[in-house]
Amino acid sequence: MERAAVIVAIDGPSGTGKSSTSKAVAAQLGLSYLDTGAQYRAITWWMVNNGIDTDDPTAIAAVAGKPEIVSGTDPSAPGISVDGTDVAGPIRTQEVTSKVSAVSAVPEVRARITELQRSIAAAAENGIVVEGRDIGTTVLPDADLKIFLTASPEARAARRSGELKGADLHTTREALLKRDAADSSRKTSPLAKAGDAVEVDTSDLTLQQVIECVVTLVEEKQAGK
Ligand SMILES: Nc1ncnc2c1ncn2[C@@H]1O[C@H](COP(=O)(O)OP(=O)(O)OP(=O)(O)O)[C@@H](O)[C@H]1O
Ligand SMILES: Nc1ccn([C@@H]2O[C@H](COP(=O)(O)O)[C@@H](O)[C@H]2O)c(=O)n1
Repeated sequence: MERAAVIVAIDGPSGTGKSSTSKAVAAQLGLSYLDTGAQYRAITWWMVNNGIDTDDPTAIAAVAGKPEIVSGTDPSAPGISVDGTDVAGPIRTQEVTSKVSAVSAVPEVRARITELQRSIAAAAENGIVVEGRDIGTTVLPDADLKIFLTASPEARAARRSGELKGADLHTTREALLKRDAADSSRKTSPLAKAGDAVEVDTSDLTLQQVIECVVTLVEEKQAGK
């Protein structure tokens, strides 16, 4: 039986497991996958690389339309490029991470990236899992299923410092909370749970348990329950 294309929005703060869960769910169900954080990181990388002051919203707004960002949607190898350069590695540096919230708060940047995200979702014939901060509230308010992942700051910091090969837990926790605060308090399209999103607290769940939970929610939606 052919399944209807399903649009799944997965939002939540940093380190709650959005990317790991979204990629695995998309791969398991044969859906496309879009990492919207990577797009904001890519435009931030371009600003830094082109000498734009990332503390100057007017300067950022003036050039927000310039970089050409291309996002891959294969969950096993998503990939991202800016003006033809593969930036999958460079967008994960500490410098980009520390500047991305300021760049992504600029309305002209959000308008540009939101339009790109909607066109990618509309082109996904078999359906798509889109992860970010404002997917359920702003980018795809008519998504078939909205999930909001949460986890305690302690769990998130432990996960991130594991990734960063034993980085100091306290410093990692403070950096996560600072980025969440900036993302939640910006005027345009802040990080927020949509009213009709299902909240999943992942603090005490393994990644596999979270994936199974989300796969079940998607399958129920596809079955029309
Ligand atoms: N339930 C879980 N239990 C343990 N570790 C997890 C769990 N979910 C994710 N992780 C690990 O936590 C780290 C962060 O996960 P991930 O990158 O998926 O989060 P994220 O919400 O996408 O973060 P960000 O928004 O900062 O990109 C990864 O190393 C991942 O393997
Ligand atoms: N829908 C989104 C997604 C991300 N952002 C901004 O990008 C930053 C990086 O996101 P990661 O998921 O790669 O950590 C994030 O801190 C936000 O500033 C966004 O604004 N909207």
